[in-house]
Amino acid sequence: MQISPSILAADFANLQSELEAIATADWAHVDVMDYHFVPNLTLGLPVVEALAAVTPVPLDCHLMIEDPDRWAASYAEAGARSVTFHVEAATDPVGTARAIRAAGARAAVALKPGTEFAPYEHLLAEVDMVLVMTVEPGFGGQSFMADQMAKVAQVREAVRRHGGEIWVQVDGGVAADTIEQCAQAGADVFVAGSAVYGAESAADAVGHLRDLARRHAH
Ligand SMILES: O=C(CO)[C@@H](O)[C@H](O)COP(=O)(O)O
Ligand SMILES: [Fe+2]
Repeated sequence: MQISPSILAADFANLQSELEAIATADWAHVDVMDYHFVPNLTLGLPVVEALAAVTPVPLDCHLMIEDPDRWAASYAEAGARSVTFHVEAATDPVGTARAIRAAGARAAVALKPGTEFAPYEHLLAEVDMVLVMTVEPGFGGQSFMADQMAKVAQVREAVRRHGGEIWVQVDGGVAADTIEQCAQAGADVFVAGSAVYGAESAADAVGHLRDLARRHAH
């Protein structure tokens, strides 16, 4: 059960100290948006490289960009330890996952809420994690979509059949009142932005979310 706080909800003027505030987390989730795949713009390679040099926890990069086939491996080279790209944007997901791994990072694929998992099940042979989005990608602070739990369970079951250590991540609206159903459905990596950085103590929020997830492990 791993917690990956999203720095999208952090103070962008103080990212180094915001990363230090979540030093007890398992990952730091970095949302990369390009104004094309999603209607928002955040940060790119130079910032990821700078964060990788100072972060106390490994970077979990979530690419919400067009043409990830071209860019994904560069995020691994920039220092991200996990790189997730959207299947909706990739034309060669197998090649892209292999390039990420060849650059030394874990590779993962993400599915938007409207995207079925079945057509992509074969990708389990190429990835270390599947991200099931529980909001429409683009912004933090949105409402959790409980209807995605069926997909989480479906991915978990496919991973069980496939074998190996493939993680199932959820991202969007994950908080103390929604994390239990995610854990019960089979998720084991939990992204939380507002629930961590909006709390009085980010470290306490990380610990609390981890406890809740552990108690409701699949
Ligand atoms: O990828 C995204 C949004 O597109 C997320 O990583 C959000 O940053 C999560 O924020 P909260 O919903 O937890 O506030
Ligand atoms: Fe994300």
